[in-house]
Amino acid sequence: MSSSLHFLILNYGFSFLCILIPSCLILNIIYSWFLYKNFQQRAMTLPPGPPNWPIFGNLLQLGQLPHRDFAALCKKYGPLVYIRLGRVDAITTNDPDIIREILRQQDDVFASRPRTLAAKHLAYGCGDVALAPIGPKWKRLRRICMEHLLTTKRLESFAGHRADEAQHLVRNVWSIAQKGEAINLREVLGAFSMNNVTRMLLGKQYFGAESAGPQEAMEFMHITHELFWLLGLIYLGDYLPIWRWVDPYGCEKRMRKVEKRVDDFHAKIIEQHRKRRGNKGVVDEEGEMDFVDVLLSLPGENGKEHMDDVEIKALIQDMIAAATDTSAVTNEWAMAEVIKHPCVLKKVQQELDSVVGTSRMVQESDLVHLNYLRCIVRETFRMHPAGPFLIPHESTRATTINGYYIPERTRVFINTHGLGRNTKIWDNVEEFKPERHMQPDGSRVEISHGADFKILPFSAGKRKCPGAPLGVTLVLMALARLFHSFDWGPPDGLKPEDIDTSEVYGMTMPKAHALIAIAKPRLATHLYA
Ligand code: HEM
Repeated sequence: MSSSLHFLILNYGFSFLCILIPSCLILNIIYSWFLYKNFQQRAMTLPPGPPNWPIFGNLLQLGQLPHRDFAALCKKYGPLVYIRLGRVDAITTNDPDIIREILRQQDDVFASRPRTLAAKHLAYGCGDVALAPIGPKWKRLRRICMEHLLTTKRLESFAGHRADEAQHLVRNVWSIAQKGEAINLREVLGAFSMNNVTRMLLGKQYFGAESAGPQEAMEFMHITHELFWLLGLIYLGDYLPIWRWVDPYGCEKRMRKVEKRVDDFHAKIIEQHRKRRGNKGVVDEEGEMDFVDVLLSLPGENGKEHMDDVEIKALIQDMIAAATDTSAVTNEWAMAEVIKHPCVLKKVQQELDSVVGTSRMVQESDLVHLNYLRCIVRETFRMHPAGPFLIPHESTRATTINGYYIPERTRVFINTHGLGRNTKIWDNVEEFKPERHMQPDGSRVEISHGADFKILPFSAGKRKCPGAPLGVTLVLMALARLFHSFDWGPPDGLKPEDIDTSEVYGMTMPKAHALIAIAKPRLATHLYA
């Protein structure tokens, strides 16, 4: 071997060692860091919680009313509880300080959503706003909601429709009462919410004189009910992958079936709107534009002329699901509690008679002055929040709360039902007492927010409900009209205290049984017609 070759080998060998040794050192440091981190994480304790079984975790400990089971766990283990649902880490809380930590201080960590099977099948592959994980797509669609659909100006443009629907609700109840029949409040309040939403969204009324046609209305009702039911389900396949192979109740099959029907329905709506725009040319911005018209007029992503149909369908779906059931369920609960407490009914009627009088119907502009009614709604949200777990959130990375380790992708069940019945923050939790919300200085009672996090009907932080002002108006308006226009009592043979207030679990938490009541008109006849 020549000396120059020898030199070359030595030289390369030396360079090789120069690279190898620092690389090994760096790898060693990284490896040690990972080991240390891992050790540190494992050494950090998870929040306290019940012992769990292999494979199932705590799933077998949950009954028909998981919000009550979770509240019982908080009572036993403290304000922040860790549970394992199959293979999924989860936490639950009913404590205002922990909730503030999750939704305000650590909003960035906890603002995502789990990709459940229902969200994949029924929300266009999580391509909507409400069920989408946090990311640029969610941000874009949420901005569209805030800047184009739910603006004050847009909502004001539907005030006339809302007034029509309020009158339609009163007339509907009045005509049933005239026949001497009891009122099924679930039906009439459901129709009120649905009509308000579909007129704003699709430009159609589904129930009543101007109804879009009984067959279409029935189809629409059927699909939305099925959709709500499936979205509210705690589906075991999300927690135990093996369950999906068996799917003994055929839930996933049902999801796929509903997915297809809903998609066909939305496609038809978009088609009808395109045709209408085609006939008239572009819909006049100043004229009547429903939400579908607005969405069809917006540009798409990456310089595309229009939004994708899938995005439009996902948004239509969100608005229907988020707006109808929430307000209808809240109204039915409020009616049930007030009929159960005749002194509350009397007091709210006195307020209505003094603010509105008895010679005209309530208008939207009256609602800010009806403080006792606002207390009734706030008390209803305390006892019967429309979203008992909000819509479950998910953490995007590992973090700590109160020194406890919370792993990445932990599912978060904020128990608003438990929060409203937490004896550490409320007295006489089972008593319906609107007066507790009255401000000492008589100032306006706020419904949609509270800095103390003791009531959270519309949530807080990045995921808070963008439809809260509309939701509050729909609830206050229906209740104001019904209390002002009628005296209410339970059906014959029942006493007010017999009114049942048990609930069933769902994405929104309805009364277990539809509320049936007797209405007696209390205003002059010409006001109803
Ligand atoms: C009484 C009526 C209503 C109640 C009680 C209510 C309540 C809620 C709650 C609890 C959430 C979940 C927040 C979270 O997960 O942190 C939510 C989300 C949402 N709500 Fe409402 N809501 C109502 C009406 C409406 C209306 C009228 C609309 C629209 C027309 C609407 C649109 C939405 C949307 C799009 C979301 C998803 C937000 C997101 O994930 O970024 N809601 N609502």
